[in-house]
Amino acid sequence: MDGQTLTKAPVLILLGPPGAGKGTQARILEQSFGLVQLSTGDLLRAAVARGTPAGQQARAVMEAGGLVSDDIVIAILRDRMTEPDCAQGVILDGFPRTTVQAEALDALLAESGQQIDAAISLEVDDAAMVARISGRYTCATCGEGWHDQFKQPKQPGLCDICGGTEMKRRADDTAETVASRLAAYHAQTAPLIGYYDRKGTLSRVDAMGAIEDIAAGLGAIVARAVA
Ligand SMILES: Nc1ncnc2c1ncn2[C@@H]1O[C@H](COP(=O)(O)OP(=O)(O)O)[C@@H](O)[C@H]1O
Repeated sequence: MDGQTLTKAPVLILLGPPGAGKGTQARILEQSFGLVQLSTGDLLRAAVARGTPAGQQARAVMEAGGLVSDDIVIAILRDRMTEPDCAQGVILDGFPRTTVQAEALDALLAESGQQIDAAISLEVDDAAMVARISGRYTCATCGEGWHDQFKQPKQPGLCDICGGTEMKRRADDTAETVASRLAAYHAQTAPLIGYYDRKGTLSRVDAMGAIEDIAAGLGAIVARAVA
């Protein structure tokens, strides 16, 4: 944590289509506010890699760019949220993605007298998302995100953050799969913007600019939400 003081453990949600920068921004908020980033995409990829029953069911759906069933994702999220580190506050990246998941999250938080502090919608143009996604990769060691065009390490193939030399690209970051993922977003996840707007917890951020500018906008919203 670098200087921000929290008065309570916040629960924040990042909404936005694939490629909007939810993971990048969640990692920045994690650092600045001492929050724990919970990415259901990362949790599912870990389940796939371990070959758990949930991972085996999720694998084909993820490769096709569809949404994994609510039951599986809610169970995975619930397990992760009960781990002790989450008591310091969480930033949800990629969850909820359906109204059923949003309602399950409300119920889960209500069990411990909590509620969502802010749902932040990263607003972007779909057309730009394909270019963003097809150029992105991460450091296999520390998970830092990089991009062929927008965010290159100082030396190609060498992570500035941890010195790692193995970079990886996601199996579902292909042009065909991105189209399915964007369609799933508009059909099933975009309605959540209205869901949180009606609850009075929604903020919108223009997420087409530079990573640092978007981070500054988000940081201001988070600081207000948790004050
Ligand atoms: N909350 C969720 N509900 C259903 N499926 C999910 C959820 N989170 C992640 N997934 C699955 O994992 C894939 C990757 O998700 P994620 O890492 O969040 O990437 P992106 O936001 O770029 O699509 C999704 O396309 C979907 O198949």
